[in-house]
Amino acid sequence: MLKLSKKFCGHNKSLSFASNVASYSDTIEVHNGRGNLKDFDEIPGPKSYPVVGTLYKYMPYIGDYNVEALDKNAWLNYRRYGNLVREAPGVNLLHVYDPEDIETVFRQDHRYPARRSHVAMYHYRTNKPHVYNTGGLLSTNGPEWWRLRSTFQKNFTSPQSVKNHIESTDSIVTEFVQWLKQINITHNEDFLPYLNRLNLEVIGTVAFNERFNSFSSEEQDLNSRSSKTIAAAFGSNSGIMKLDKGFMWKLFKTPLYKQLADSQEYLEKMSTEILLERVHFFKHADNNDVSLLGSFLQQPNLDLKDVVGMMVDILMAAIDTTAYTTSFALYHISRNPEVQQKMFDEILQLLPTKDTRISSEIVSKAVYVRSCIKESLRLNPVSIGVGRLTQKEFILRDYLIPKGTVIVTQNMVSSRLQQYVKDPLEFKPERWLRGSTSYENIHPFLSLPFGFGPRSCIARRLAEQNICIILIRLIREYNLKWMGGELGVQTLLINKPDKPVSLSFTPRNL
Ligand code: HEM
Repeated sequence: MLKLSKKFCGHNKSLSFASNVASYSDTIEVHNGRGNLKDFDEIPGPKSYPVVGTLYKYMPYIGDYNVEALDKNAWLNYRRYGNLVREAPGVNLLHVYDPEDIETVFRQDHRYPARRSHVAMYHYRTNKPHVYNTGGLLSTNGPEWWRLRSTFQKNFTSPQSVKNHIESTDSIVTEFVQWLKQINITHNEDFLPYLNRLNLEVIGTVAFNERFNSFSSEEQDLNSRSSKTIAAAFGSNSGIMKLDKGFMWKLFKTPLYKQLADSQEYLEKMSTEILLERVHFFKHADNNDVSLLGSFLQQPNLDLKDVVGMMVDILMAAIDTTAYTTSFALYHISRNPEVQQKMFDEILQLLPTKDTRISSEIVSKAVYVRSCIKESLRLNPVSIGVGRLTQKEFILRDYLIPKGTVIVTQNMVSSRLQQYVKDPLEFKPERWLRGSTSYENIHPFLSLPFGFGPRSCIARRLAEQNICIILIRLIREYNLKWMGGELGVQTLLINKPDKPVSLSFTPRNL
């Protein structure tokens, strides 16, 4: 039996349960249909010790968890402890697996949904008030987050403004395919760095109206602007999670903190250069500039420090996510010849000749291509799940979850469980196609590759559109075959392919 705090006890006279969500109550002692309400510490999970909590599980030689294999830790946790798993690596952490429970978590979301992540980056930016106003959209919580989100989001999310980028994206992807033909790309090269360059080029144009020319031989050099930008985006992202778990960086500049700071510094310097040139240029008002930056700058009273923060966030959030997602999609498609053939059949109808331009109509008619992306994101989401920091206590199953708990919804593991999906490890895009005999009514909270609610990915439409265009162009040009080993993930905040992306490219004659 658990005594509820006054704050939890709300306005209703009785306690009622809708599925596993409790409503507020005046009652101090709470029961539910399955027995007494239990305390957070009673949730099953690895043993926690004073001071270190469960951090020892991640320590080399002592622990059996690996911070770069969070998917495997999550699977182990699920097998050992079940649907809800508690951890205490310095904070109260709860892993949630069942889609019904995941839905319950998101239904609690506050007006300003919060995440606990990018803690060291927040520290870095808020200690540089001459460059940044805030920690940026990725790391800021509360009303300040909403001020940024509401300022920037309309340019990202309105369907028309996203469609405005189809033409330029298609031109860049076409150029990319020509380049691949020219260099005669083979399976001996890891395709991921190529996809990084492509996505830098696409996001540079879409977001900043800036070409990096990253396919040129000069820009292949490690000291070029393209190479340094790609490295700095990765250098920022790859340390975030380890820094979130650690605390030594608060005492002195650890090598990982230095890597983060150097990477941020490069991205902010480069973004500031682009911005200053554009602000100057903007005096002559370029009405043809449909880039995100162009639309930001048309907003009255916009603070340039907010814009720099947003530009750095875009570079961090766009390049690796899109390149990794495309890599995994190509992995699945190239290992499933029947799927690839169906894709090609659809693409051939939409692009009868290789030089047909991709339009918004073609993107919307590419239904099978889009179901391949959805299916690939089910198996290989960029993030193992979605994080939330609870802002009030609430009831989940039999437990009272305190305010300030870090929740991680384990969508990647759950999306691979038999009880939620048929033949879960098979790549079957048809399961998403209404009207197909293989259509499955999958729980809407099982696969959430872009998160959920007002804090979900600000660029979802744009990212899906870009990947769709890339797949259409690649499959129109080449028959792809997977030449590498089984592809797993290295969990570095986002899930990176753990092996080279090795594809053979056979040109199509049609
Ligand atoms: C396949 C590509 C992508 C995937 C799978 C992806 C996924 C995600 C996820 C899971 C979140 C957290 C959502 C939540 O907490 O509910 C997120 C947030 C975010 N994403 Fe993406 N993303 C992708 C591409 C992009 C791109 C291209 C950009 C920028 C142009 C971007 C910018 C952001 C930003 C700024 C946030 C933070 C939003 C906020 O906190 O309000 N993402 N993304």
